[in-house]
Amino acid sequence: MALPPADGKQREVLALPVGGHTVVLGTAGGGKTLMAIKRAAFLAELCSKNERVLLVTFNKALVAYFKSISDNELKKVDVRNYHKFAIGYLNSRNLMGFNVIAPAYDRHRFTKTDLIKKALSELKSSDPSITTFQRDVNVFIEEINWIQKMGIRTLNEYEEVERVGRSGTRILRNNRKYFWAVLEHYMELRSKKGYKYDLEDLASYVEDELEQDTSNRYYKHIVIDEGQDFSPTMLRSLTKAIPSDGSIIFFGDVAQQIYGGRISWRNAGFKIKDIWYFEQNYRNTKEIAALGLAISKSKYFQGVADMVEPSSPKAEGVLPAVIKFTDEKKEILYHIERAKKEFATQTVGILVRSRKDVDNIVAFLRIARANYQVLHGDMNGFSLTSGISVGTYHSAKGLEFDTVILPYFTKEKLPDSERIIALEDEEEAMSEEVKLIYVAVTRARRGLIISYTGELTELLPTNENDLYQEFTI
Ligand SMILES: Nc1ncnc2c1ncn2[C@@H]1O[C@H](COP(=O)(O)OP(=O)(O)OP(=O)(O)O)[C@@H](O)[C@H]1O
Repeated sequence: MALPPADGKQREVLALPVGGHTVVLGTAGGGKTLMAIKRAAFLAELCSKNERVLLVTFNKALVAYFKSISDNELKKVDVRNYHKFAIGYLNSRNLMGFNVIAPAYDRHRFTKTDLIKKALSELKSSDPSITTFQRDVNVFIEEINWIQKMGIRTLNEYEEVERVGRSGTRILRNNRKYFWAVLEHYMELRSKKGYKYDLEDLASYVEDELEQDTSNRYYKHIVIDEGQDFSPTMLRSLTKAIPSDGSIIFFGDVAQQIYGGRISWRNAGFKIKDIWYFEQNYRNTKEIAALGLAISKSKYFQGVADMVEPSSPKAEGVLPAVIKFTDEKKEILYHIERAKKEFATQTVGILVRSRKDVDNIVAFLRIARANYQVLHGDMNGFSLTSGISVGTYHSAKGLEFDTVILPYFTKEKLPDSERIIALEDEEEAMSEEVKLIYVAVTRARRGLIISYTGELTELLPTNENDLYQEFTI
C-alpha cells in the first residue's frame, strides 16, 4: 500500500532543515503519523553508514501498525516503543537484568500496585493517627506515577513544584511528605523483590545515565509520534540521546492525551523557536469530524492547552448513529452480525473502555466464528485488510478503521468508576475520559456507530445540533 504524498503544511515540515528540536502539534487525522514515517525515512536517507534514525511511539500495537502501513519506507529506520528503546539503552550500559522492571499487570509476580498497597498498609499501621494514609490506595498510585513521570527526584523538589488543574488542590502541599513516604517505602519494597525500575521511572534512570554518558550516541535523529503521551522525563531522556548535530522532532495532539492526566510536553525542555500546526483533518468524514469537534468543545474538555482545532474535512458521509438497546447481549450480537455482513469488506474497530469488556466481546466473536484481531501491547503483526479489530480505547490510539463501533456507551461505564476513585473527583475523571472518547470517535474513517443500554453517558454531547441519528432497537 503506497502512502499518500505530503500536502500543504505537511510538505513544509517534511522539508525543514535538519537539526535541533522541532514540535508539530496536529489535530486528529492531521497526518502526524504519516509525516513521522516520511520524515524518519527522509532522515535515514541522509545518514551515513554508522548513523541511525529512531521512530519512537508509545505502545507496541502502534509499532506493529507503523510497520504494516509504511510500505518499505522504514527499511532503514528503527521503529520502537519507548520502553524498548529504554531497555536497549540500559542494556548497552550493563544496567538491565532479568525481570528487573516491576510489572503493571502480572498474575505470577508482584506488581507495582501490589507493592504500593503493601507500602501504604505498613505505613498506615505504623502510624494510624495520620489521616492522609487513610486515603484510597489508588490516590497514592496516581500521585506516585505523576511524581515519577515528572522526573521529580527529591522531597524538596516535590514540595516546591506547582501543580496545574484540579490535581493541585487535591493534595495539600503540607501532606505531600506523606505521599513521598509511601513512594520511598515502595522503592525499598521494590528493591527487596529484585526490581530496579518500574514502567514510570525507567525514563529517569535513562535520563540520568545519558547525562553522564560521554560515548557516541547510537541514534543521530529521533522522530516521536503520539508524543502527547510521553512523560516529561521520557522526552528529556530522548533529547539527551542524540548528539549535538542530531535532531529530534515531536508529533503530538494534546486533545488525545490519554495517559498521565495533565502532564504537558512543555515540561520536556525542548529548545524550539516555532511550533508547527496541522489543522487539516484527512481521516474523518465531515459528519464524524463534526461530532469529534463537538466533543472537544464540551465543558469537560476545558483547560486543554495547545489544542489544535481541526478545519473541516472534505469527504462527505453519513451521520454517526447512536442506538439504544434493551440488553447488552442483543447489542453485541447486532454489531457482530452487521460487521460480518454489511461491513465484510471493510476494517471495523469495536472499541470499549475496559479490558473486561474486550474479553466479553471476544467471547461473542468466537461463538459467531468472526474474523478478528485483538489490539494489545504484544501484537507483532497488524492486519490492515478487512476484518474486525477489538480493543480498548487506549489500544486504538493512533489507529484508524473504515467503521468504528463503540458499544457500552453508558453512564455506568463512562467515566470509569476506578478513575473517579483514583482522582477522588468526578469532574477530573470526566476531563480525562472525554479525551478517551475523542480518541475513539476520531478513529473512524467513514462509519461510526455508538450504542448503549440504560442511560447514555454524559460525555457524548446532546443532539440539539443533529450531530447524530438516534435509533432504538
Ligand atoms: N496529505 C495527505 N493526503 C491524503 N491522505 C492523507 C494525507 N495526510 C494524511 N492522510 C491520511 O489521513 C489519515 C490520518 O493520518 P495520520 O494517521 O497520519 O494522522 P494523525 O495525525 O497521526 O492522526 P491521529 O493523531 O488521530 O492518530 C491516514 O489515513 C492518512 O493516510
